[in-house]
Amino acid sequence: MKVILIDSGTTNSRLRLYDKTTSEVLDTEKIRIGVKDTAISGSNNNLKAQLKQGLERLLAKHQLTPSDIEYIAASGMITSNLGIYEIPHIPSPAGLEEFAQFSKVTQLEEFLSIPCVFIPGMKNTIDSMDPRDLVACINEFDVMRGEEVESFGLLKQFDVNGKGMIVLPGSHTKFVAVGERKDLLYCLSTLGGETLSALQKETILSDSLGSSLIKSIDQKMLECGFEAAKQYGLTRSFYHIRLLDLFSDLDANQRANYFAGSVIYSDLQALSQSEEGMGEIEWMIVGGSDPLRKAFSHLLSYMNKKWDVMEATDQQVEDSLVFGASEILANCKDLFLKNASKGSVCDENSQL
Ligand SMILES: Nc1ncnc2c1ncn2[C@@H]1O[C@H](COP(=O)(O)OP(=O)(O)OP(=O)(O)O)[C@@H](O)[C@H]1O
Ligand SMILES: O=C(O)C(=O)C[C@@H](O)[C@H](O)CO
Repeated sequence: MKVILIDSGTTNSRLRLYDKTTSEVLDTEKIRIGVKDTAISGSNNNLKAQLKQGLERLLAKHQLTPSDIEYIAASGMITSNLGIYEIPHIPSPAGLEEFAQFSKVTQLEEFLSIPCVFIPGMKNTIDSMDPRDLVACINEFDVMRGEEVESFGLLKQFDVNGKGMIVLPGSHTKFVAVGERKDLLYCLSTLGGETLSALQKETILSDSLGSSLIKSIDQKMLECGFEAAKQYGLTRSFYHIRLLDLFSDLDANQRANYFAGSVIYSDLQALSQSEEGMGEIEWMIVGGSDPLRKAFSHLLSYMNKKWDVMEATDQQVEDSLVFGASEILANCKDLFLKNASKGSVCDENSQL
């Protein structure tokens, strides 16, 4: 039997056709659409239409009909107010059981009426706050949708013990704190990826940065950008990129590395403020998309030589979505039983 996994983020969506019998991803459809489109246009119509078309393409390519798909499992920003089916975040700390317990099953026309399990995101639980002055404690708040699946999928592939941190660069950089029992303690997000992309597209830096930003990692330039942001501040370090274009013989790739280094400095500064609350970090796993994955891995080690930084491979990142969804769905038995009237979604012992 086949299932489809949908991971729909801020900028991109990925639809994976998965064969439960062979535990194989048969095909992946990447669509350049995410909830950023809803945020900018004010409507989710385009997101709905493109996901539906992607689903139809995937089925047609493999000569399948909707009835050949046992169910869809969807995670990410698709469950947000900007997505397709909103479900509330669950509060931290949360483990596999909590994510499973609050997953929702429904059938939507845009998903060809295939039963769909929507996996919730997580929000930080705030220990103490003054409701009259939320601004003063806003830094304690945070949310994620999608990265919980990736985190559980990475945890399945790395043999780690004790408390640690999962670092997931993407449109938003996400730091996910993990407890000794492998539950997710809290998260911390920045607008890192979207900052790189918006400045490259919408400012004078377009002239000094290639449209594809980093083509290959230049560790020295990452470190220079990192140090520049630390010493002169983020916006001045951004202006350096124009100055480097005008006055140095660095190429566009070197300037792009400098640029990413300065944004990553700012992300890691946010992390170092939060890290105190978590006590000793015993390990770090860096996932997310490349080349930011490599850039973060390098700068995390550069910033603190004591950190045990493990960089996931492309395959581990790819597998993390399947493993993560599988781990959560394996805990979803009650949910499936409750929805049995809508058709069996999952048999008793199956993974995914
Ligand atoms: N070659 C590159 N050099 C530097 N930064 C890059 C490069 N490619 C992508 N990025 C940055 O990484 C971020 C995430 O990239 P990508 O397009 O892979 O998103 P994603 O992880 O699929 O996003 P999401 O899941 O949040 O929708 C982008 O916001 C972009 O700014
Ligand atoms: O949960 C939300 O509403 C978010 O905005 C979280 C967002 O940062 C995603 O985690 C990005 O993948």
